[in-house]
Amino acid sequence: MADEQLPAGWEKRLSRSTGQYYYLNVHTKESQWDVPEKPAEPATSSGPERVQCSHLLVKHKDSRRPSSWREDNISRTKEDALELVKSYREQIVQGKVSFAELAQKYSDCSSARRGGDLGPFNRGAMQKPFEDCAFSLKVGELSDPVFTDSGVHIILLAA
Ligand SMILES: O=C(CCc1ccccc1)N[C@H](Cc1nc2ccccc2[nH]1)C(=O)O
Repeated sequence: MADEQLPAGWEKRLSRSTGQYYYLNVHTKESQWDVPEKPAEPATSSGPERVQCSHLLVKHKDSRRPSSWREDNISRTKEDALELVKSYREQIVQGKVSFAELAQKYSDCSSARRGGDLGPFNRGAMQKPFEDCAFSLKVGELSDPVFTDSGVHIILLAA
């Protein structure tokens, strides 16, 4: 669909992290990869229904499943996991490395193979602390460390 035919309320944007175009609802600031086929929904007070984000997870010995594609038996402490996540966050914020590159190398979640991308999800799909943070972020915003039963995460809301 050529740009000029976009339904009202949408803007076509280029994602820096993937080099792909996405579509931004100018009212709600929600973004989506699919070409919109109807006018953008106005902002509602309850916020977005669905978000798409990437995350980098560092597990620890008390994680729900202290094992991952990286390490069969994860024995680091929760404190050490937090220190690692903070150091990764700092490198990303300083622009030294991309989120996707660090997630691909260091995330203890199977989404690491996709640079941490979890795809779109609605409320109710993820552990509550993760969900609450993901639904509170602005497009392109990188969260502070988030603790779930899986371990310590940083979350990036998809641009
Ligand atoms: O649950 C999964 C798979 C998540 C996923 C969703 C959609 C696409 C790809 C992966 N992996 C867990 C680690 C984990 N725990 C999480 C908690 C919240 C969000 C993502 C998470 N990832 C694990 O491996 O123990």
